[in-house]
Amino acid sequence: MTEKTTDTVVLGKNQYGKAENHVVRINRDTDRHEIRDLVVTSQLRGDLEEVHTLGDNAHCVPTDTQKQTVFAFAQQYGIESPEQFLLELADHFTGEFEWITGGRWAAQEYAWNRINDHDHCFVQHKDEVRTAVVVADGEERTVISGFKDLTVLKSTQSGFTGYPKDKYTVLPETEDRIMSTDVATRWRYNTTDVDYDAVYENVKKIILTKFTDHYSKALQETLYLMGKAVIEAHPEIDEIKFSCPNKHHFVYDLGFCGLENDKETHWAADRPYGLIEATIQRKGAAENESAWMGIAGFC
Ligand SMILES: O=c1[nH]c(=O)c2[nH]c(=O)[nH]c2[nH]1
Repeated sequence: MTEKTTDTVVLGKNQYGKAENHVVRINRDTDRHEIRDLVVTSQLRGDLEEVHTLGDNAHCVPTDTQKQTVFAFAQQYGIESPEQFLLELADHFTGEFEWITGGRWAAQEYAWNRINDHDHCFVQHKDEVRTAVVVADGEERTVISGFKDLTVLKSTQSGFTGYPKDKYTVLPETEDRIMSTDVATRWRYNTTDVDYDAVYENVKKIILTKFTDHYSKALQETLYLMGKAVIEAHPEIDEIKFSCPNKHHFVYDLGFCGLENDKETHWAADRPYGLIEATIQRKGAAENESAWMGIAGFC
């Protein structure tokens, strides 16, 4: 039999659940169907000490039950938004099992567009993948929304100059280069009273518009301007993070065959790439580091 306490170890942080439940919910209330396509991960936290230290599963809500609940909730309540769906799961598990005091629910959403405005035929929208995380701790709920893989490029109005040079520096300064990145971003709300779909669309619009509206001195500056614009436009958002590759495009030297190349033909080098990460916060707003735990790839 497993010993509960030992002289050598204690059980630290833990959570558990079912990862990546892929649920596609069709709303068939009218002939014009609606589709929501989510990959949902559910993880529970709470008094799980004896599950680990004694092998006593009395508190171990099976991961299979968590999966079943995800599908049952999709059917019973529909999916209004990823965030709303995750909040419902958080309330359910913390309400149903008194020793479950919190948890983490995460989703990726794959969007579908109508084909020629068709009522029930769709084509997958590949622009970006939407993300959502709900962290529950007692009564507290923290919602972090975002997206990844939104690839953008500007073919001019970007440069990189004024950087320090040492004996290893070979990069030439430029005031006219391609700038391209795959935007990955996550933003933290300071409330759950949010129209998540509407804010999502607006944040994406602000980020895309900011990408276009200035001469960029570095990807760092552009990310900062994007984040600042989002925080200024959305009082319900306290913090936004970016993790963005600088997808280098090098003007290809075609001198070998006597061709001029005035920044027309580029080598899109896929690696290595610059990796630029930044957090932009509302001045004076409370931090919430624990809500970000488990969100990989952001600083
Ligand atoms: O926008 C940029 N930021 C950098 O930090 C950097 N470093 C580099 O080599 N090129 C660039 N471009």
